[in-house]
Amino acid sequence: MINKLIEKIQKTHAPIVVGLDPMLNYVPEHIQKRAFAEYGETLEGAAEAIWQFNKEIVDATYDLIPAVKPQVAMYEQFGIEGVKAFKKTVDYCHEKGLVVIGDVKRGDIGSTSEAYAVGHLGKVKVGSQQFAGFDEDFATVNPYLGSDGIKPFIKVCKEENKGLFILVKTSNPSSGEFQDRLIDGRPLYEWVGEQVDAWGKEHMGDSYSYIGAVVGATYPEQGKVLRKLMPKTFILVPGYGAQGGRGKDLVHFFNEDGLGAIINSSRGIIAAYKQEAYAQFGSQNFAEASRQAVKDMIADIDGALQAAK
Ligand SMILES: O=c1ccn([C@@H]2O[C@H](COP(=O)(O)O)[C@@H](O)[C@H]2O)c(=O)[nH]1
Repeated sequence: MINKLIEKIQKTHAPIVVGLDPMLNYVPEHIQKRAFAEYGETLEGAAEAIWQFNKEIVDATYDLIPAVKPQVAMYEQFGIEGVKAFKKTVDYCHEKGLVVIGDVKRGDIGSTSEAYAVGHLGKVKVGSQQFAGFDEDFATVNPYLGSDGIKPFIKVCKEENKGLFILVKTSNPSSGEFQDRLIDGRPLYEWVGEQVDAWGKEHMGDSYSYIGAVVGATYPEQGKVLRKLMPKTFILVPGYGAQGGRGKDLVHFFNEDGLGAIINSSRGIIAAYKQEAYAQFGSQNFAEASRQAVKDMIADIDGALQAAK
């Protein structure tokens, strides 16, 4: 799957991921009204609204991008109906040829991680049958429980040609509280990065490993260090746009081959029509605003990479 992701990045010239994080207040009123008319102001109505919202955004952007990253929390808040909308979104993105990164941030004791891995990336056995549950291509994983929590995911990735992005240095303001703590003189995120690199070397695609890392765009200096520490690791970089990251912050997340990083923006793309810069589109044309925001993000990152050459 890492090979497919790289091929798609090269084909689209867009090292970006659209984050499908649909809060109900991002969904334009006309879509909410239609869904509520059919299902009432219910969890089912909300789930229908976010699904219709996602579908229009995917239809308007899929030809420009290699991948999407649905954030499962945004769906789980609507209970079972929301989870069904998550699955519908994953399947629809696959129909459109997109690589799907499930931002699920799982990780537990070994036996529980195994079930998470099977549910999100693998196939579950039911009698003589086998079924893929959510069937994302990549999942994000929390390494805090150590290798017991990660190895079951790696096993399923190997069997199913899937991939992981393991949290190394997250984009949020308080990420340093634990991740920057020094152990034998080096920050914890470096120890985690080194381990991700070691797992990765044993699980290579053609040029990069299918065991990737998450490093926030909001920490460019740390990104530079981690890039060197994990040369064959693909880095998923959240924090662009709404969290303040810009193209100029991202240059050192890439390798000299122009690859090695994929940048996520969620609110900056899906709720673009609410921003002053895209106000001319209006809420009826929200998906067109998202398309323009994708083009602008690609140009910003490309401009920064060209300027750094
Ligand atoms: O370090 C991390 C890890 C994951 N995320 C997730 O990425 C998106 C960011 O959304 P924006 O609207 O572009 O800020 C969201 O799903 C987070 O859960 C992250 O931000 N930082």
